[in-house]
Amino acid sequence: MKLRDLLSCLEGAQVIGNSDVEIEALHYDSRSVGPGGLFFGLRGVKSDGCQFLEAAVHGGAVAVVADRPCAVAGATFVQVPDARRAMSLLAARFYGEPTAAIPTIGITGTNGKTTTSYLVEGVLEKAGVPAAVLGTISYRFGGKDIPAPNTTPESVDLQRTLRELVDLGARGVVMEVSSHSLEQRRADGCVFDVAVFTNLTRDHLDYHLDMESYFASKLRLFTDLTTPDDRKPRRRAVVNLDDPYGPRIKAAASCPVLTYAMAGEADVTVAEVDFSVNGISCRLNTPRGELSLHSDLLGRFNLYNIMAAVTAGIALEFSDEAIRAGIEGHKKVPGRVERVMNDKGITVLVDYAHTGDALENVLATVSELKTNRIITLFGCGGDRDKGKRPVMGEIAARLSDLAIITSDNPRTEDPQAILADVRAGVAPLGLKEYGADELAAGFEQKGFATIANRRDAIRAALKAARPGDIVVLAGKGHEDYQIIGTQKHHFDDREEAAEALKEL
Ligand SMILES: CC(=O)N[C@H]1[C@@H](OP(=O)(O)OP(=O)(O)OC[C@H]2O[C@@H](n3ccc(=O)[nH]c3=O)[C@H](O)[C@@H]2O)O[C@H](CO)[C@@H](O)[C@@H]1O[C@H](C)C(=O)N[C@@H](C)C(=O)N[C@H](CCC(=O)O)C(=O)O
Ligand SMILES: Nc1ncnc2c1ncn2[C@@H]1O[C@H](COP(=O)(O)OP(=O)(O)OP(=O)(O)O)[C@@H](O)[C@H]1O
Ligand SMILES: N[C@H](CCC[C@H](N)C(=O)O)C(=O)O
Ligand SMILES: [Mg+2]
Repeated sequence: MKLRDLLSCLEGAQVIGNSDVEIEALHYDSRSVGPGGLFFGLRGVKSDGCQFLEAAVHGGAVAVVADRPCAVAGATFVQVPDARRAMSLLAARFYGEPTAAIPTIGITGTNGKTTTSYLVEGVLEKAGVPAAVLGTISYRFGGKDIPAPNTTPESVDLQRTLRELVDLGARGVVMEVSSHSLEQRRADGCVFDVAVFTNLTRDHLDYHLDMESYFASKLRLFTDLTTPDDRKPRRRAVVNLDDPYGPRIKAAASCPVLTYAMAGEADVTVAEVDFSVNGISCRLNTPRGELSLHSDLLGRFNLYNIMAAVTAGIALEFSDEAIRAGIEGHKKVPGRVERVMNDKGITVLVDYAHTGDALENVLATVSELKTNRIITLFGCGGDRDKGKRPVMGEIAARLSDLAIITSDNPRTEDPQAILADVRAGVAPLGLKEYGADELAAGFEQKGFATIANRRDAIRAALKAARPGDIVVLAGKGHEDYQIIGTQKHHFDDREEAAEALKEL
């Protein structure tokens, strides 16, 4: 495609040089540029992409884009108001606007995005709309399952992947839209039909710095990305009004809003609900009347995810039957309250709770189901929000009979320093501290232990368990790796637990 044609979808672009050059591919990393490349110089956290314009031209770039004047020889220079947003819009155009003509649902919020995306996928499928799903677990459609380095990929990768999945037959898109991606305009080229808000609680403050900025990033999905658009005339936002930030999103949204709530007034509310070990049975009030359904998902927080998916289904004007069947028959979400089967009488659950709110929710749910004691193993990721560490420590210790503090993905931080941050939240509870060896003989009194090596910690947790106990392995869920330093090693809580159970 010629640069001139590509740029016609952008406002405010100033071109210095030849705009008839043929663009073969879009790039945001100079190290991967090839002949015919269009390179975007992006300001990053670690470096400034504009430093690499020359390197990009050397690699074959015929044009470069930046949001400030830059000197560059040997290529056309395009100055735009916002390089990241320009990249998103141009990527969408380059790949033929994959989301413009098919139902596209974006889901944001601190917790519940992945789970809700699987539920919405189920609803779309039963409504006759086979959908691609992009998020934390993978980017997938039909038999194609592409590993996901990020929950929401960079715009060029996002639009290329969407094109590939639509070409494979996807007729709808369900995607998680992370706060990082909203801040970095990765999804600005997507044309959403429905934007869903699950909730907002503390996470990622290493990046967003405070809750207001974190909220402002999330809000973009309901303002900048859902302004009136002829291609999506029935555009809707779906908002959880029980969350303190829900009313603010409703007030600011650029499109009509459908709401859901368990506690207060909303378009979708709960008439009756039963939570049990077998899941959730509920009767919901909707603008179209009552809707009854059963789900094998556990816990109150999952009723929120179900309500989000039901409300999205209503926003898309799908039938009650499609909504019910889609939610009842959704694909299993890997690593979300996933059971590790065994013959020892111990309920072993692997879960992705890696925020205070998620951990509190999952442990509250488990407490309602428990027949005996709760053992919780968890850690906190390195190079991520440090403030959540003591909070998670306090929650795990308070809501468990035994909390085992261990490593998550330490990344480039000292694992011992992360453990110390977590312990700072546990110390004020004045609980008994167990050594690893001591635990092998079991434990009687409520307490905690610190075992840095996650494999050893999982073994200690299972050794300490008695029949009837519930062991929650939190934080890594579906992850099949552990990142220590800059190395990614194979590590899967589900496999580790299965091995450890065999050794008992
Ligand atoms: C903090 C963050 O979001 N970082 C993202 C950001 O990287 P960065 O700002 O550090 O980039 P940088 O290294 O400073 O470089 C700036 C620019 O120069 C370019 N460059 C750099 C070096 C060079 O030689 N040549 C060159 O062209 C880089 O490609 C980049 O375009 O831009 C990169 C390119 O888009 C992303 O891959 C990277 O995501 C990293 C891998 C990451 O870990 N992100 C996480 C925190 C993230 O995005 N998480 C969210 C939320 C997860 C959740 O659901 O909770 C997600 O969506 O996954
Ligand atoms: N609606 C919810 N409210 C609070 N906690 C939830 C909710 N849904 C799920 N959780 C908890 O949060 C964990 C992560 O859930 P899920 O993967 O669906 O969220 P996510 O928003 O996609 O997370 P991430 O941002 O890490 O991708 C679950 O394992 C569970 O413990
Ligand atoms: N997408 C989230 C996942 C965190 C998962 C947890 N295992 C960790 O590594 O902190 C993040 O990048 O913050
Ligand atoms: Mg997710």
